[in-house]
This record gives sequence, structure tokens and C-alpha cells, in this order.
Amino acid sequence: MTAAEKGRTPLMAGNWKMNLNHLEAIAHVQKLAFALADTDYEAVEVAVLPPFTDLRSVQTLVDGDKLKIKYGAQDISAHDGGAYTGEISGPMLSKLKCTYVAVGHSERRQYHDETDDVVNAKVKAAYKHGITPILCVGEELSVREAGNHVAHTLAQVEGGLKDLPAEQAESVVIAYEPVWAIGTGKVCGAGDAQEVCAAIRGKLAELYSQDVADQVRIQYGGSVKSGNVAEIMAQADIDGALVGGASLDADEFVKIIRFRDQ
Ligand SMILES: O=C[C@H](O)COP(=O)(O)O
Repeated sequence: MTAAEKGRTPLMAGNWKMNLNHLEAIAHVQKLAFALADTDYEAVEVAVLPPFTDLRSVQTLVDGDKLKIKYGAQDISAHDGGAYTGEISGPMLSKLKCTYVAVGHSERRQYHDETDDVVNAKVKAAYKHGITPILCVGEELSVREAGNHVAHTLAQVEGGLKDLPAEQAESVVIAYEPVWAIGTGKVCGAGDAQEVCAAIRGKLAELYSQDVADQVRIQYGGSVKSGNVAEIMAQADIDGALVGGASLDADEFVKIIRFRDQ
């Protein structure tokens, strides 16, 4: 049974990473909106995660033209304000009407030493300010080769959601992104991705309840393209995609969003 059949609206999100300035962002979102004009946004949710410097421009465009495309940030500070040079707070993102924020992306874990405790604090900061976190989890190649990918990923899920009440956990989005498949062109086999995503749902049932587990949307991320998205989205426990490189090409991202036609 697919996500939609289970009542979970698929979420196709584009993580632009450190790409596109604010002018390019406007052009890109306009192109997406135009190409998606006949899209049933009740059947598929579309979001973009631009760099912080683009958010005001994207907000102005989305608000001004009443676009159905949602947007969010790629990170959030665990702190609400104060002497934290370079950080962006939940109140700032909330003021810009961000719907989502990616938390614990592997590039943050790898290059900024974010631990599960830091990720957990950021998940809580997001909820505190009405922003839905996209909690990113996934194993490095060495972990998969050692056969520890499921345990490793579930520990990140548990760490990221620590002490989070069920009323919040039920709306979290979890993105399973095997690190070795990010930006490498090596997509994780759909069956392999399903194995981990099913285990994540099982962990949610154990931590909370089956009801909560059934509501949570679990995305797959890692070299998603129009050519592989249909097979990925056909998996029972995969409810969307977190797309990096391919989301920078509007035509390709539109094809990914239209995964049912691929
Ligand atoms: O957040 C997105 C992921 O890191 C996937 O990136 P990618 O689609 O370029 O492999």
C-alpha cells in the first residue's frame, strides 16, 4: 500500500543546499509554480528548502501570488536568540512563515559535528516555534557494509525524538538518507530503502504507538531523479523524497513531483 493509500500525503521537498542566490530563487520558484499550475496539491505536497538568504524573497513570492508551494529552512538554531554568531533562530524562521526545517542533515552532522543531542534540541526548537522538522537520518557506507545500517539509523531516530511528546512526534517528517547515496548518483535500491523506512516506522510504533507511526511521513533521500522516483515512491513505507541536486533543475524536479506519471 502506498503513502497516499494509507492517508499520508506524499511530501516532495527540494533541499537546495548552498545553491541559488535570492534572485535565482525567485526565478526558480516562479518556474516551478508555472509548471505545476495544474497540480493537485491535496495529492502531493511540494516544498523547497532554500538557503537562509533566499527565504524572504521566496516568502514574498509565495504570499504575493498565493502559491501552494511550501518552503522552509535547512537548519535552525537550538537557541531562541542572543550571542550565537551566524545562527538563525526559530522565531526568525517562524516570522518568515517557514513550514518546514531540515534538522540533522548528514552534511550538518559531518561538517558541523552535530550530535543526536544537538539535533534533538533543534527538533524541539522547531516545534516550539510552530515549524515542522524534517529529521534527517542515515548511515555512512562503512556502517552499511558492516550491516549496522538499521540499528544506526534507528538510534538517530530515537536520539532526534528524545522526550518529544506524541502530539508533536505524529507530525514529524523523517528523511532516511543513506550518506553514501547523497550526491553520488548511487541510489539505494528501493527495497533496501524500504527495509530501513519500515524499521523506522516500527521504531515509532515502539516509542509512541501504531497510530503515531502510521501518521508520520518518511521520505527517502539520496540521488533521487525522475528515472528512479516511481520505484522509490511505490514502497509501502516511503512517503516522499528529499531531493538535493535534482531539485535545482526545475524541469527535473517537476518530473519528480509528478512521480505518478513516471
Ligand atoms: O537533502 C538531500 C539529500 O542530501 C540528497 O541529495 P542528492 O539528491 O543530491 O543526492
